[in-house]
Amino acid sequence: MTDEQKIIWHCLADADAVAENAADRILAAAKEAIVRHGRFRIVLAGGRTPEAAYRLLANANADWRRWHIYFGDERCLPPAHRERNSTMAARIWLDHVAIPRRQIHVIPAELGPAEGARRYTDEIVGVLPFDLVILGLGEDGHTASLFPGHRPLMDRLVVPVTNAPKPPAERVSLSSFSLGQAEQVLVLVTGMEKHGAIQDWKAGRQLPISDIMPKNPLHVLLDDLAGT
Ligand SMILES: O=C1O[C@H](COP(=O)(O)O)[C@@H](O)[C@H](O)[C@H]1O
Repeated sequence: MTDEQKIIWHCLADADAVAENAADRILAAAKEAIVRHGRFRIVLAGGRTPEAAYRLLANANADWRRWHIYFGDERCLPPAHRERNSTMAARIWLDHVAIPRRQIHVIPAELGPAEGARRYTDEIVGVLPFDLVILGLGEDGHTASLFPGHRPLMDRLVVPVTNAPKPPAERVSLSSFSLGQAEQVLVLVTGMEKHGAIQDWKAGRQLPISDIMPKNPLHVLLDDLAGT
C-alpha cells in the first residue's frame, strides 16, 4: 500500500500575499526550531517565485546566527553565475543578513552533475531531517530539478541531472526522498502559467512533487492566478 500525500492548500489573493505568508511561516518555523534544538536548517528553492519572500526576509529580524542554509537544487554553472539559485538567494537575501558564511551550504554544481551530487550527499547525510524545505513548481510540473517523466535514482539523497528540459540541462537536485525528510514542507506557486501544473497535481497526475512525503502535510501557498 502506498502512502497518500497530505496537502493543505492556501489560496491567497496575489503574489504579494503569498510572499508575506511565506516569509511569516519561515520566520515562525525558525523560532520554533531554535527553541526546540538551538538551530534552524532550511532548504531553499530557486527560480523566480521565492524572490519576493526572500526580499522580505532580508529586512526581517531573526536570530540569523542559528540559521543553516541548504539548497534544493542548483544549475551546473560557474560559481556566482547570475542564473544560479544560490546567486539569486545571496543577492536578494543572504548577503544582507548575519548568517555565518560557513552555515550557507551551496551545492558545488560547478563540478558537474555527478561530482556535485556526490559532494553534496556528503554535506547533507548527517543533517537530515531538515526543519523546513521550500519548494517551487515549474509550469511543466518540475520541482527542485526533478522533472516529470524522468526517473532519477531516488534511492540517493542527491541526484545528478543531465537532461533537464529547462536550461541548463545539467543540474544537481535533492531527491524526493531528501526533500521529504523535513518537519515542514512549504510550496510556493504563483502566476497563471502554473495553473495547469496545479490542476495536474490536484488530479493525481504523477509529478515529482507527488513523491515528496513529509511526516506532516505539505502546505501549498497559491495565488489566485495559479489556483483558479
Ligand atoms: O529551475 C527551477 O525552477 C523551479 C521553479 O522556478 P520558478 O521560476 O517557476 O519559480 C525552482 O523551484 C527550482 O529551484 C529551479 O532550479
